[in-house]
Amino acid sequence: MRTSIATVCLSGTLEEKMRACAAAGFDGIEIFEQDLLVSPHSPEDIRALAASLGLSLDLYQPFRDFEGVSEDLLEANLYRAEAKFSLMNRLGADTMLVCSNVATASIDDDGVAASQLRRLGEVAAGYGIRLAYEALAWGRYVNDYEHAQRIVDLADHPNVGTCLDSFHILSRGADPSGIEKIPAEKIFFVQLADAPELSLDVLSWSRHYRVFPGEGAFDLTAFMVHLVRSGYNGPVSLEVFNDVFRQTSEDRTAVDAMRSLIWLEERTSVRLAEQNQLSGNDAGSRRYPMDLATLPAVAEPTGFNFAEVLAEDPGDVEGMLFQLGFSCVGTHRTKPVRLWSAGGARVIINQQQARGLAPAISALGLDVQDPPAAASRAVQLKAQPVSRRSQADEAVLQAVSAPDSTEIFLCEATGDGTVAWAEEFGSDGVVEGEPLITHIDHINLSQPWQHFDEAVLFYESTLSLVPRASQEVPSPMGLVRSQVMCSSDGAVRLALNIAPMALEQSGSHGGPEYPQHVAFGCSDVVALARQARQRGLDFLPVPDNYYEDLQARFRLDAALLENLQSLNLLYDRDEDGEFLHFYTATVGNVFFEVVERRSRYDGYGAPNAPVRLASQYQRVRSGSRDGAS
Ligand SMILES: O=C(O)c1ccc(O)c(O)c1
Ligand SMILES: [Mg+2]
Repeated sequence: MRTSIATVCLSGTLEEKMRACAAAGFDGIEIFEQDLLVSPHSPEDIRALAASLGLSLDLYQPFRDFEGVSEDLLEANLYRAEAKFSLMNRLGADTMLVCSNVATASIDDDGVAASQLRRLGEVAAGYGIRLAYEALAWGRYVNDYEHAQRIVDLADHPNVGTCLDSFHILSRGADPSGIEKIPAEKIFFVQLADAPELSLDVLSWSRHYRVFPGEGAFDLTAFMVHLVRSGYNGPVSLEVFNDVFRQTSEDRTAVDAMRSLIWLEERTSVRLAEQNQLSGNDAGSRRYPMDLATLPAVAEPTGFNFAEVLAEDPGDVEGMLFQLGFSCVGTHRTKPVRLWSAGGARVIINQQQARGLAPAISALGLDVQDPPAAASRAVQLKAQPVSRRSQADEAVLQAVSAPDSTEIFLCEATGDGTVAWAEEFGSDGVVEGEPLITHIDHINLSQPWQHFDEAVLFYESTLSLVPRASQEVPSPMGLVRSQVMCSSDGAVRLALNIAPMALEQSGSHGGPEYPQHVAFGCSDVVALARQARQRGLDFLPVPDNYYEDLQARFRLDAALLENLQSLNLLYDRDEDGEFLHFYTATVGNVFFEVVERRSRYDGYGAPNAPVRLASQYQRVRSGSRDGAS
C-alpha cells in the first residue's frame, strides 16, 4: 500500500513538515496549498526537496468552489485553475483535489456541474493534470460521495475522477460499500481520517477534531476493505485537521500518523482474509491489486511481570513497600538495583541513572508468549527499541519505549510464578511465606494532554490492549480524562489519565508533576491495611463526608463501615461484585494502591477517584506529607 499524508496534518513550515513525513517513512505527501503560499521556497525548490527526501507529491489541494456556477464565474474559475495547473507543473504534482462547491454554487443541476467539470478536465489535460472531485460533507448541492461519482460519470472525461475521503463519507453515516461499485480507474485519490463521536455540526467536527485511523470511532477497517475490493491501488493518504496536532511536534505526529496507517493496513488484511474465508473464497488465491503488509501476530499479554521505580534516594518508596508486606529479594549482582516481591507482584527499585530524579515509574514488564515477536511487532509499529546495558551472561530483555517514555519490557511468561531474570538478584524471585498481596492489578500512567490519542493508539496497536469506555473524573485541578486499556481477561490493565495542566504546573511548587501509581491485588485488604498501619504506613486520608455518602448509597453493615473509615479504605459495589481499596501517600511522582476485588467486580472504583484526587491535591497544597487529615 502506498502511504501518503497531507501537510495540513502537521505543525511547522512546509520544509519541516516534509522532513518529518520522510523521516516517519511516508511514500508521498499532499501539498496543502496554504503551506506553499506562505513558504519562502519556490515550487522548484519544493520539488527538489521532495525528490531528495524520496517523497512523491501525490496531490495538490484544495481547489474550491468551482462547479455549479454562472457562466461569468466559470470563466474566472477556469482562469484561476489554469494558474494552479502551471504551478503544479513546476511542482511536479499531477493530481489536484477539487472539492464540491460550498460558497458560490447557484445552479443545483448535475448536468451543469458535470459539463463544467468536463471543461475543467479538458484544460487540465493540456497540463497533464488529473482532477479528483471530492464531496465535502457540507457541500452546497453535492455532499455525498455517490452523488459526486454520478457527476464524475456524467462528466465522462479521462482527467476527471473521484476523491474519496472517509471523514465526509462516514461522518454523514453513508454506507461505504458503494465504493466497490466505483470503477477503480475512476478513483483518483483516497484520504483517510477517523473522528471521535461528537454531536457537532459536521464542518466544525471536520476542521478541529479529525484524528488518525484507530484513534476515533469510525470503522476504517471496513472502509479499507471496500476500497481494496474496488481494485484501487493508488496512494492511501491521511488528511487530519486537528487543533492539537497542528501545535505539537511534527516529528512526533508524523510517527503517530504512520503507526496508525501501518496498523490499519494490517487490520484490513486480517479482516479481508476473514471475510474471504467466511464467503468460501480461498484467501490466498484471492488477489487484489493493493498489496497489504502484515505484522507479526502476537497473543495478548497474560500478566504483569514487574513494575520498575527509578529513584536516586529510594528509602521512602522501599519503606512503603515493606509496610505493604513486600520483602527485598536481593540486589542485582552488578548494578544498584533491588528486587522487591510479594506474592506474584515484583517491584524493581533502580538507582541507576537516577541522579536528581524524584521517584517515578520508569518501566513495566509484561508477560508475553513470544518476546522477540512482540518486540518486532512494536518496532515495526514505530516504537523506539530500548537498549539497556547488560552483562554478557544476563538475560536479554526485549523492550520498547512508549510515547509517555515508560519503557515496556516484553518478558517470557513462565506460568509458575518465577522469572528467569531474578537469578541476577541471587533468587528465583519468589519469597517465603504467604503475603496478602498476590499480583499487580493495574498500573496507572499519567499522560500529557497533547499526547493522549497517540498513547491510546500505541498501547492498542503494539500490545493488543483494548480500550474500555473512557471516564471523566472531576478534580480540583480540572476534569481528568481516564482511559483503561485492558487485555481481554483483565490480566493486564493500564489506566491512562490525562494529567490536567494545573497539575503540570504544580511541579513548580514542589508537588508531584505526574504522579503515577501501581495497584496491587490482594486477598484481604482489611487485614493488609491493619498490618500496614501497624508498620507505620502513611495512608492517603479520606474525608468523613465520603463515608457519610457511602452509607447513604450502600447501607453498609455498621462493622464494615467502621472498618473502612478507620483504615482510610474506599468502597464500591456494582452488579458484579464489590471493590475495596486504599492509597498510600505520594513519594516524588509515585504512590501505591492496594485493591481487593470481590466476586467479579471489574472496575476501578471510579466514583472514588475524585476523592483520591482531591485528597492528593490537599496534600500538595499543604506541602506536607501529613496533609490536612
Ligand atoms: O475543510 C475543508 O475545507 C477541506 C478541504 C479539503 C479537503 O480534502 C477536505 O476534506 C476538507
Ligand atoms: Mg478531504
